[in-house]
Amino acid sequence: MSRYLLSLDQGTTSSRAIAFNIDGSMAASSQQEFPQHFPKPGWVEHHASEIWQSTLTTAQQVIDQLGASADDIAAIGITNQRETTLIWDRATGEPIYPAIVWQDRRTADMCSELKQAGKEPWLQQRTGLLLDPYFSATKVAWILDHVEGARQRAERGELAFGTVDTYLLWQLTRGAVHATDATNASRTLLFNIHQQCWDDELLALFNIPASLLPDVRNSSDDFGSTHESWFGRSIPIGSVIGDQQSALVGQACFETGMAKSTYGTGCFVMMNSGEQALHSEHRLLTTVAYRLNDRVTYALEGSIFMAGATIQWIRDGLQLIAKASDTQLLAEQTGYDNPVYMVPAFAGLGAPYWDPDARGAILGLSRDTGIKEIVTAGLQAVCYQTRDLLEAMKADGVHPARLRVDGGMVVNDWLMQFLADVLGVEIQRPGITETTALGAAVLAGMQVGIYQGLDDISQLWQQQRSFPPQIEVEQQHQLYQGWLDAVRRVCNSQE
Ligand SMILES: Nc1ncnc2c1ncn2[C@@H]1O[C@H](COP(=O)(O)OP(=O)(O)O)[C@@H](O)[C@H]1O
Ligand SMILES: O=P(O)(O)OC[C@H](O)CO
Repeated sequence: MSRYLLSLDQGTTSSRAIAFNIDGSMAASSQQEFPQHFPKPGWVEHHASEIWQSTLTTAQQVIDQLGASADDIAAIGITNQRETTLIWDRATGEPIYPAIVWQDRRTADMCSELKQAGKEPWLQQRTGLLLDPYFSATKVAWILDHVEGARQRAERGELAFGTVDTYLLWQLTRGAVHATDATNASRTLLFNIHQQCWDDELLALFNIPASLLPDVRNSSDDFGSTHESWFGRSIPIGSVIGDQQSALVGQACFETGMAKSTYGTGCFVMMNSGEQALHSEHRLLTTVAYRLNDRVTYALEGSIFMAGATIQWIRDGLQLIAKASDTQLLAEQTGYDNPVYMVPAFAGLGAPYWDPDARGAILGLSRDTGIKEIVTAGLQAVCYQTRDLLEAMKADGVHPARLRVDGGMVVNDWLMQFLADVLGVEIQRPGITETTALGAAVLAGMQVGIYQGLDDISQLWQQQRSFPPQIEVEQQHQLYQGWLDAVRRVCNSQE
């Protein structure tokens, strides 16, 4: 009998494969970083072969570590960095251009022109997204316009488009399956989230031929099987889901109002809004949380570009600390009354400001300022930005009562307590913080009948520690006002 579920978690900087036992505990894992390519300022590319090879290698290593064979894997789930765009030749599987990564800003002018033409409200209404280079549509258009002959080949039906999940499915099945799920489709700017289909008028706006597009399935569905050449035997692929949505599932946020926040390189807050696609008036994104048995659950999402990346910059750029975990002791020594504020707008500010031209700043420096105040300000900035997102949610009429957290930063207890205090909501840290990988694994398990439904998955979630808010509202207000003042000074176009 098959004992494991294998999750392939293809992220922005590394590929991870994690095998889970049926009770949701981790059985084995393997991770491999791969190169980032920056051919021009503001451009970020990945090589498809490096995405694929790191995924395949880590999957094979996990199966080896378990001393298992393909027969022991009940199903595979795929979860992935979203929006990153690939186009390949259907006959050979060869990409016609490197993957354009979600962080890539090369299509900023195209987005500004469409914005000036007044297209954003219309696009937001259909897709839940905003006009930003972050999403796939303008990246697809760019490839078709810049790779010689690409548009003609696309029109002849010779090319296929996919986000990373779709490309991995194509590779794993050796071209037998060209599909994605509704969560990944909902990040392209081409998918109507209300009607759950590719939208002809959006395709026309971006001048993208429909022949490029993958079939859109449920997040837990039949995605074919791996070709037997990869793991010795074929293994069913039972789920595909974008990584932030997968973390929402891994955190068992299945009820309306439940929310998770992932603190890795960036930070992504996502709140389940049930069957209602909430329209945000405050520049949050409306997105598909998951689609099961053709029933859609929606979410509201806000993203912060620099979370752990700020700590990396403090460590590698400023060289103020030797390792990320040093931040905790320094913050304990500084305490909450830190006059220094850091606004880590290195690449502009994300939600709810969406100011691509804002640049970073450290404010409130005096002769007394030392390393510990600057480091603490870096940690605090992550929490203040989370508060910005929760404020935007509140202004949209919803507010989570508590937040489930995951990602590499959440091991920092000081950070978690400060987060609870600045937000005024309880922070819940689960036993398994690899919730992104877990989400895809359990959805694959549902597809092959290991779990009967979401209730079974909820049972797997366990709290490791809770951080209730402990400071007075007045102090909370004071701290946050200092942040808002700092942001005002770096923003060019605040609402
Ligand atoms: N103890 C810590 N305190 C603060 N930040 C930390 C700590 N440990 C790791 N980090 C940060 O967490 C990030 C790694 O988280 P991870 O979830 O692995 O990121 P990703 O999946 O985006 O690569 C790094 O940016 C690192 O700076
Ligand atoms: O790969 P991550 O974890 O940085 O996540 C990337 C997001 O999916 C981008 O939207």
